[in-house]
Amino acid sequence: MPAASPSASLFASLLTGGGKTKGSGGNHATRFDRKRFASDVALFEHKTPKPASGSDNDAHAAAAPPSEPPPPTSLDTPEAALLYRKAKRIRVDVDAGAVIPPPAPDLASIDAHMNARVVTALRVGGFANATACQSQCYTLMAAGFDVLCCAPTGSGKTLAFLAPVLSSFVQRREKDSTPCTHAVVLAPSRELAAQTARVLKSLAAGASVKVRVDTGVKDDEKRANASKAVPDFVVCTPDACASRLRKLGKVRALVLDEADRLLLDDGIRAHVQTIVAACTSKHLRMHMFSATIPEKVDAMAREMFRHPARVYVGVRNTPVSHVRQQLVYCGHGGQETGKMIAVKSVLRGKLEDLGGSFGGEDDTTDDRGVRSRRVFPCLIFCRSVARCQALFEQVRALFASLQSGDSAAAARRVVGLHGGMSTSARQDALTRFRSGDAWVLVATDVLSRGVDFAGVRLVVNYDFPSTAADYVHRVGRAGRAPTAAASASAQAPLARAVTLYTADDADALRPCAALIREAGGGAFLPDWLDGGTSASGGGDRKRRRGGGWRVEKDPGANAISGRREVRRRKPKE
Ligand SMILES: Nc1ncnc2c1ncn2[C@@H]1O[C@H](COP(=O)(O)OP(=O)(O)OP(=O)(O)O)[C@@H](O)[C@H]1O
Repeated sequence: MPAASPSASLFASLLTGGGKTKGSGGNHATRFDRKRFASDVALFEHKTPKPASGSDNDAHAAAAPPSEPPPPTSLDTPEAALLYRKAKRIRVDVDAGAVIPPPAPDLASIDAHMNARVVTALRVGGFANATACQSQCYTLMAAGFDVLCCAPTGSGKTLAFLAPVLSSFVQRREKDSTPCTHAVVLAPSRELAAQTARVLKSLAAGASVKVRVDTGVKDDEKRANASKAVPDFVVCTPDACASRLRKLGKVRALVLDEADRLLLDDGIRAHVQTIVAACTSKHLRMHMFSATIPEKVDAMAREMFRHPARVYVGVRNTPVSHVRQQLVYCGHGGQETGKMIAVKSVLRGKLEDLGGSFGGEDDTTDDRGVRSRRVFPCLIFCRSVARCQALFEQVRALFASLQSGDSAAAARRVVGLHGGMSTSARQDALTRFRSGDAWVLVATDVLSRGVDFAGVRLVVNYDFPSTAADYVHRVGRAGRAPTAAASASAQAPLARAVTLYTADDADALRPCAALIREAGGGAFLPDWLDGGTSASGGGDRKRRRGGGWRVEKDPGANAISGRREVRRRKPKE
C-alpha cells in the first residue's frame, strides 16, 4: 500500500465485510449520551495524552495535526470553548493525545485559522457568524484533522468543508503554483454537485480558482475535454470522477458529501473506492459530511482516517425540530385513493382537514373570508420514477382544476424531477422551482439530499420514505438555513412536513413516530402512535413485526442503522 493510502485497502476490506475493525483508540468507542453530554464536560476537553509514537511512517508524521494548542481566539480558554460547545450541542471526539482546537464562531476567530481571502469572502457572502458545525469544522480542518461531521439538514455543512479546503488551497498556491488538482468533492447527485460547485465559485470569486463540475453529463464532459487546464477543484458524482482518474495523485482533500449515501449505496460505493485508491498523496485529508451517519459509516471513517475527528451537532440522525411534522393515514390495505384526497387538501392549504390544527400568522384569508394556509413552495416526494411521473401528471391536473382562470397557466406551476428525465429538463424544473415560477415540485429521492431551497413551506411524503435516513433528508428540504431555526423558535414553526401512510407502511410507523418525537418540534401524530400505546389501527401485526424501517435502539446516539434500515428494495430514483 502506498504510504499515503492506508485507507484504500482498509476501505475495500471493510466494505466487503472482511475488514478487521481495529480498536479505534482514543474515544471513538464512546457513544453520544445526551445525559453525559450535559454533565460530563471533561469528555470533550481533557484527553489523556498519548506519548508521541516516534512514527513508523514519515508521511504520516509529516501530515500529523499539530499537538500544540492552536492560536488564541475569542474562545481560547478551555472553559469558554466548553461552554460554547455545550450551548451549541457540539460534541467532538479525537484520538488520545490530540488537542481539539476551540471553535471559531465569528470572523475574528475564523481569521486566526483561515486564509484572509476566504475570511473576506465569508464576510462578503454574509456568513460572518459561523453555524455550530462550521465553527468546529473550520478549526479542526485547519489543524489538519480528517473530519467526520454529522449535523442537521440545513445547518451549513457545505461551507463547513468548502471554506477550510479553499483556504488550504490558497495557502498552498501561495507557496507553490504548480498546477494540480487540490481537492475533490463527491456528491451523490448532479443537482447537488452543481450546487456545491456554485457555492465554491462564489466563495472563491476573485481568487482565480478553476472549478470543474463533472457529473457524467455530456456538457460537463465536453467542457472538461475542451479545457486543457488542470482544475484546482473537481466537484463531481462518483461515477463521473471514477471514469477520469488522471491526476488525482496530488489531491490534498477528498470530501464525501452525503457520505452515508456514497458509502452504503451498492451502485456508488465501488466508484468511491476507486477514487479513494487513486488519491495517493501523503498529505491527503479525507472528510465526510452528512445529516445522517449510521454506525457503519462511523466505523468506515475510523478505519480510513489518519487523524480522525468526529463532530456531532445536536441529536444525531434526527430530523430538524423547526419543521412541524405530521403523519396522515390515507387508506387501508394499500388503497391509495386517500392520498390524492390528502394532496388536494394540502394544496388547498387546508392542513386542518388532515387532522392537525396549526394556528399562527401563516394563514391567509380570501375574499370570501375562508381561511387557508400558504403552502407554497411545496415539495412532494415519491418513491420511484414511474410513480413520480404519474403523480406529476395528476397533480398538474389537480392544480389546474383548483385554480380559477387560466388552467393551462396553473398547470405550469407544477414541475417534476426524477432520474428518468434529461439533464436539461431536470435543470429547467429546478430553475423554475427556485425562481418561484413553479410552486410545486414532484420529485424522487434524487432530490432529497443536500439540495438547498430557500423557503420551502411544505414537504409532502406521498410515498413513505424507504429508510429513516431518507425521511430525515426529505423533511430537511424545508426549514433550511440557520435563520429558519432561529425564527421558528421565536414564533410558530414556518415549515411543515406531511407524511402520508397506508396499511402497507405499518412497519415503518413506530420508528418514524419515534424520530418525529425525537425531533421535538411539535408533531401531529395519530393518537395511538403519539401516546406510545400499542398500534391498533391500520396494518397487520405480522408485517409490523417484520420491521423494514428501523431506527437502531441506541438510546445515547439515536443512531440509524446502516445495516438494518435498508431492507426495502430501493427503486430507481
Ligand atoms: N454561517 C452562515 N450564516 C448564514 N447562513 C448560512 C451560513 N452557512 C450556511 N448558510 C446557509 O444555510 C443554507 C443551508 O446550508 P447547506 O446547504 O450548507 O446545509 P447542509 O447542512 O449542507 O444541509 P443538508 O444536510 O441538507 O445538505 C444555505 O442556504 C446557506 O447559504
